[in-house]
Amino acid sequence: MRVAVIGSTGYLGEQICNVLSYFPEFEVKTLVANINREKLIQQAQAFRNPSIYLANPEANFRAASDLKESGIRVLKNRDAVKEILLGDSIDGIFFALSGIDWIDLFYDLLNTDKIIWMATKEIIVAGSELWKGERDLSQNKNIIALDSEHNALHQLIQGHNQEHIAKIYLTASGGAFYEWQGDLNEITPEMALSHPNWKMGTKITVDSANLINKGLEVIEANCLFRFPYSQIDVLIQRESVIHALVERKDGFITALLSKPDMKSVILHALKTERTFPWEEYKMDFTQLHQLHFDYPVPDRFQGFYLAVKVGRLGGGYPAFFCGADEACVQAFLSHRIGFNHIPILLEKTLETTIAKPQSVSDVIYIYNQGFKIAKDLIQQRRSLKC
Ligand SMILES: NC(=O)C1=CN([C@@H]2O[C@H](COP(=O)(O)OP(=O)(O)OC[C@H]3O[C@@H](n4cnc5c(N)ncnc54)[C@H](OP(=O)(O)O)[C@@H]3O)[C@@H](O)[C@H]2O)C=CC1
Ligand SMILES: CC(=O)[C@@H](O)[C@H](O)COP(=O)(O)O
Ligand SMILES: [Mn+2]
Repeated sequence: MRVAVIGSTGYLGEQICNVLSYFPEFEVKTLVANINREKLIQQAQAFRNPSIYLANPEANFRAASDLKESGIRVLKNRDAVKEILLGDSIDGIFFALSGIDWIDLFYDLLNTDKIIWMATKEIIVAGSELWKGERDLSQNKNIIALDSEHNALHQLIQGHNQEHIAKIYLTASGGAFYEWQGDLNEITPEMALSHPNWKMGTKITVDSANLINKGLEVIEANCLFRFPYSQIDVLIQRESVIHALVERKDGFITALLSKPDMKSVILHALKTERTFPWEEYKMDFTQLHQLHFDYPVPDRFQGFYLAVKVGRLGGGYPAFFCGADEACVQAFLSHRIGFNHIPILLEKTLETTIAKPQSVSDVIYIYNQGFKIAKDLIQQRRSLKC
């Protein structure tokens, strides 16, 4: 199978490349990143010279001059990337970038029978109104969820009659501050970036720390599977050993357990016939003395409830929220706002009236609108010194 990886240089993208490197039946033909030219070139050299592209124009230009006569083709622009990824030489695409860039490609791919390995929840969430309106993603057999909880849910739901399911549960680690007793205002980016169980990029790690990641995942579950919000619940599972649970109407509950490591999720998602004896993924039950559960606590995690509210509102709200959240996380990471300001600012941005998107370009417009309104509010806060 000939594949492309978008976001190959990120935490998840690197793990995807690592797993793929063990399976010669997967031929990596194209790698796409944003700005990390050196890592992308290294990856291309390790994979027998796939074509590459960097979304940052200067980085792409420099890669092209670095790689003259190297055998590695640097694609000139987005159209060239789209032409290759939508054309006959690629059978499957991994979406492992952060943000909603390439949402147009995702939309076009839904009309093909290529496999879409989907980790980029921002794309699913921001465009949820379009996907829900025009097609049922759960019926779209070519999407394989890479988000760990959704991949687990997919495994648990298979073979079940949906009529017999009472509830599905996504689990949440609770993030870095579940037991934090101090003032949320004291939380620094460095503290927020230390996730208890998973190694991930900065945006998703901050979203995990305030549970906004889980709110986005509720919207993602509503979009990927045919469950209404009333049937989707969230449980804190501190160890991230249980990834999802399915509760049947007869009271039985099935759960999916594995060590918190995305490589096993990626391996499963490849659906290859070959097994791989990776001893490191074996669960050692003697080390697993206790599993801790809880429900998200409203006053600590307003961001989570705000995200779920946005999902229920639908229309342009999820796209707007994703854009506003991106701006808030950027501002927090660059010490311009406190950790506790993120949900407060997000709530304020949602006072805006937001149109319902009719197309992918509407979704991008609304996402940018959310980003800008949040950015302006952050700026106003600074000039008012409050
Ligand atoms: N990490 C994980 O375990 C999990 C991640 N996810 C989701 O997967 C996505 C990636 O997460 P993660 O790997 O942690 O994030 P990282 O920040 O580590 O990586 C982001 C990747 O996206 C690339 N990128 C950014 N903008 C663009 C663009 N415009 N075009 C192409 N590539 C771009 C970056 O390139 P560059 O390096 O050049 O900047 C980098 O390769 C997110 O949506 C996240 O929510 C979901 C479940 C688990
Ligand atoms: C690995 C993965 O799927 C992440 O989305 C993870 O869920 C983040 O951890 P939290 O449970 O803390 O949000
Ligand atoms: Mn997840």
